[in-house]
Parts: sequence; structure tokens; C-alpha cells
Amino acid sequence: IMMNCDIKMEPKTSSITDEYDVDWNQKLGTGISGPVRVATKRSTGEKYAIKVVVDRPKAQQEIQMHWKCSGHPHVVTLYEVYRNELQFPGESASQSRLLLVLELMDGGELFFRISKQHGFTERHAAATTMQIALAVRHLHGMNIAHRDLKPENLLYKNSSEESPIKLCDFGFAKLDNGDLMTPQFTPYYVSPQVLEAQRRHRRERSSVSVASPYTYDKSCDMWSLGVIIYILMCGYPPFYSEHPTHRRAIDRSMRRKIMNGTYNFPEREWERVSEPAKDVVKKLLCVDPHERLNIEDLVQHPWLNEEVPDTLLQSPVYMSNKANMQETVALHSSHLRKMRIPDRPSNLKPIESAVNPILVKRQQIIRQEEEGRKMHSPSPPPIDPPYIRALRDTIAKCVLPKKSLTPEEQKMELETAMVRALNEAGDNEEVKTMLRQFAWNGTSFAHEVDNFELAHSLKTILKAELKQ
Ligand SMILES: Nc1ncnc2c1ncn2[C@@H]1O[C@H](COP(=O)(O)OP(=O)(O)OP(=O)(O)O)[C@@H](O)[C@H]1O
Repeated sequence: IMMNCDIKMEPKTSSITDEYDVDWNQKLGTGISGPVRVATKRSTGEKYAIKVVVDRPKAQQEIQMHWKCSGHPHVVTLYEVYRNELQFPGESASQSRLLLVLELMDGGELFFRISKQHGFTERHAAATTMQIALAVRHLHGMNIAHRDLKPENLLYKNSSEESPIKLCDFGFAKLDNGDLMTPQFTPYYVSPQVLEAQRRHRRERSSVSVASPYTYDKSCDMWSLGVIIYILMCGYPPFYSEHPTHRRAIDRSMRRKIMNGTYNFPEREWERVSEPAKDVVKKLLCVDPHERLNIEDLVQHPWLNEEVPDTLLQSPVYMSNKANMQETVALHSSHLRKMRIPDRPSNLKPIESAVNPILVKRQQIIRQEEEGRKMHSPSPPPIDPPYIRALRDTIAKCVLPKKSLTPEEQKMELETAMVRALNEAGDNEEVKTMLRQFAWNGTSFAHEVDNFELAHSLKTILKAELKQ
């Protein structure tokens, strides 16, 4: 495997037409950034795909991410990039554009190809999954999350039966060094303690990083894989809306299903599917990202390593219904968009300033109460009781320990926060029972604790407290 890891891609500034003959009329496919075209290299006669994007920081980021990942047998190769001033028909002026010279993938998108395949079996599905998983392992191993893993971004090299499948479109790929943004800590808002810990973490983050399986963005890729495998096996998605009128958007009922992990394996298509296949799906569609398989677990899973039955699958039948398929794919995209939301800092507001309608309502109520109270007393209402604050603080210490401290000092900080939370809780039995599992002796942990597990248990208690 060729690695571009540490080399920055520098776009060429000469005209692409010096070396390539670009066919501006033939379109290979169209994404949000415009059509992807075919070009022929003059010196060799070889064909390439050219993706043209406006020269903006986001596109530059896409190129650097793609460049880093390029060279793997299951990642579409990025050969070179041009920076050219181009004016397309209908435009009043030329614009600086980046032209990505990509390996030409002539075999079509994943589901389209499968819809045409007679005799698609579970064994084929496992072999396909393995290829996709290897691409994802390549990315995650470099701490890069793709964040847009969907069937349109999985392309076949050619139409032969042995054609490899490869991952493309690094438009949302992101370096994922293990930020705290695991969904269990960011359901609708982030507590101020967590925000503060995050800011500190960002400041402290060193350039050296270790691959960590639990980060939010990577876990989203794993969830996407779960959805893709599910669809490969049966042809329809695991989560769908009850209200067909606005099927393209993720409505509340669907969101609830996703959040609760409510899906099933309908008999008709799943009856003959092997247990290991169902096991993979279950473990990838696990709601709690902490329990979800990571990429290493997936690559090692029996389904991808042991003999898989040659059972004929129903998926091509459903996939050949174009309207259905478009809807399935659109829904998946829509969910990916939602999952990327924690990205935008504006969505990471502490509860006091969040814009979520429920929270806005809550703020209104608080304000009304406040107004009422102001008439009687000048003191501001407390936002969170000290116990809740102490619990949140302990969670923040678990998931984002100060990097400037030694592991020993980090453990002490966590223990101090734990003691404070216990004092504030007035010896809460539930907390004590939970702590016994972590060998808590009253003031410290007797042996090493898994911080994420502890954070998870604390969060369960916190949630229960907030409900009361
Ligand atoms: N190397 C390639 N060879 C052949 N077709 C390609 C290639 N790259 C992309 N395509 C086609 O063009 C489509 C859009 O490409 P890509 O996903 O890179 O663009 P995008 O504008 O970032 O799209 P998206 O809307 O998915 O973010 C793909 O779904 C695929 O059908």
C-alpha cells in the first residue's frame, strides 16, 4: 500500500488541458459539487474521472483528506489535482477551481450494480462488506472518519465479476482524534462542563495521536456500515418512516426508532439469512456507540472470516425498484447529515442558550418563573443543582482528562470529582452500588477503571436524576 500520509498535495497550476482531454459533456455522476466527468490522458490514452470543485477551504480539506487515504486497494485513487481558472456556460466570470484527477470507476454505484445481479448471495454480500470494511479500516487507522459512507460513494472499478469496490468522496472526511463528541454525551445539548473540557482538550491536543475506536465520528461510520449491510441483505432499510408523505426527511417517528434502535428482521427476507450476518448488523446498529463494533471488531468478525452460506438474497428484487431505492438512499443521506450536526459549534450550545424548541420552551418557563420570583426575591434561580453539576463534572473528567497531567494525576482529579459528587449526592445508594463495580473504596478506585464505562454508568444515573 502506497501511503501519502504526511505529504501535502500541491495542486498543479498549469492548465489541465495541457495533459488531459476533458469531455465536458459526458457526466459520470452528479453530486452536490457538480458533475464528475471523463478525461483522457494525452500521453497514455488512459481514462480518468475528473471532479471539479470550487476552490474553497472545504474543497482543499477534501483533497488533503483524500490524498492521505489514496493508495489503498479499496479507496478510489486520487492521482493529481489542478488549480485552474474556469468559466462554465451561464457564468458571468471565471472562478478558481480545483480539478481532481481520479481513478475512473466504470462499474457503477453499489446498489445499482447489485440490482442488476441475478444470483446475489449472502457470500457475495460478505465479500463486498469485507472490501468496504478494509477501506474504512485504512481510514480509521489514520484517525480519519469518512462521515459520508453511503451507497453512492461506493463504486465498482469495472463491470467484471471480480471488480473491486472502492470508497470515494472525501467531502466530509475529518481528522478524528478522539474528541468527546460521543452521542451519549451530546443528546440535545452539551453541559457547560463538557464544553469547557472540550475547549481545554482542543488546546492541549498534541499532534501525536493514537487511533482510538470510541470517537463519535468513527462510530457514525460504523453505524452507516450497519445500515449498508442491512440493505445489502434484504433490499430495504432498517429504519423507515410511518408517514409516507414526507419520507425523504427523517421525521420524529423515525428519529425515535433510530434512537431506540427499533428495527427488526422481517421473516420473509431474513429467515434464511445466517446468524453471524444478523449478529454483525445488530452489533453495528447498536444505539450506544460505546457498545457498537469498531472497525477492527468488524474485520475480525466470523461473518467476514468463516465460510458464509451461498443463500440467495432477495435484495436485487427490491433494489431494481428505482423509486424505492432512491428513497432508501435519500433517507440514509439525510440521517448522515443529522449525525454530522455536532460538528457545527453553534449546535453545541450549553442548555442555557440552546435553540432546540423543547429547550426554548423550557427557557420560557424558567424565565416566567424567574420573573415571578423576581417580584419576591432578587436572587437568580439555580440552573442545575450542585449534585447534577458534580456528576457532569465527573463525566467530563472521565472522557476528557487533562492531557497536561500524568495518568496518575488524571486519576486523582477524577477521584476528587467523584468524592465531590458523592458528597453532593448525600451518599446516594444508586451511585454507591454503581461505584462498587469499579472497585471504589470510598476515596479512590482500587484498580484501573475504564473511563468510558464509568462515564457511561454516570450518565445513566444523571439521566435518571434529570427525569425526576
Ligand atoms: N472516480 C469516479 N469514477 C466514476 N464515477 C465517479 C467517480 N467519482 C464520482 N463518481 C460519480 O459521481 C458521483 C458524485 O461524486 P462525488 O460523490 O465525489 O461528488 P460530491 O459532489 O461530493 O457528491 P455528494 O453529493 O455525494 O457529496 C458519485 O456518486 C459517482 O456516481
